[in-house]
Amino acid sequence: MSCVLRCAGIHYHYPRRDAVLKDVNFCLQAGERLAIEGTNGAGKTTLLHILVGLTKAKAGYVEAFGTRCHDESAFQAMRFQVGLLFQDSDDQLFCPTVLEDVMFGPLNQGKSVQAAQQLALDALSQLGLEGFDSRIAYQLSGGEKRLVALASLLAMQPQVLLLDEPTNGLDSKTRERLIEIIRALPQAMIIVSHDSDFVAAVATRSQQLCDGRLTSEETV
Ligand SMILES: Nc1ncnc2c1ncn2[C@@H]1O[C@H](COP(=O)(O)OP(=O)(O)OP(=O)(O)O)[C@@H](O)[C@H]1O
Repeated sequence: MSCVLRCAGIHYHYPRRDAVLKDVNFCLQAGERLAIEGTNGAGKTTLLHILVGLTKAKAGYVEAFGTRCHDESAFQAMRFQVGLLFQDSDDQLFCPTVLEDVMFGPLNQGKSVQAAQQLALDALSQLGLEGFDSRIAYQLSGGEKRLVALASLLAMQPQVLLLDEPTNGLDSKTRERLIEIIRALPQAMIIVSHDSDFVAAVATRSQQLCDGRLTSEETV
């Protein structure tokens, strides 16, 4: 079985806290959309941060595209191909304008200004955000920030998407559009969401994070 993203034996506890992740194992295959569900505080966001190296597991390992991410430089390289949508969009958007925010990733990948701008405009257009490029990022509504944050990931054309509560703050029409967009995307993805109808509409399989472990697989 070939995994685009895999983790094995992941264990984590915050300082002076009981373990939140005890033995997490999974394999995400190309084209899959895996939903990870669980109660508040189950450790879903913590797991996503471990998968991209923002938090270092106490034990276990992460493998991306068959390569073990053993240090920060390996995680830095994988983050060009594995894009994380943060639970809070304000953690993702830090440039003055929307265009600068969405261009930041492609520029960081070494694209020319012209190419980065085109990728950014294409990603904004894909999400129905034409005309948002010169908007001031911090003045956007919560739902608009959510979509701009997603555009900033898509502009990098990653192979894997990790989406932490992607429907937060979206109105029903925008949420429906997001469902269509996600279903049409070719990337493998992990979706963390409490929106069960959204999960049912987009996920190809689902697992529960419970007591620090992922339950056995269940197809949506
Ligand atoms: N920096 C931190 N220091 C200490 N404890 C933390 C820290 N960050 C998170 N936690 C705790 O770790 C647990 C897991 O948090 P996490 O955000 O991963 O849960 P979650 O499953 O994403 O929750 P939710 O569904 O509410 O977003 C929670 O009990 C949380 O309070």
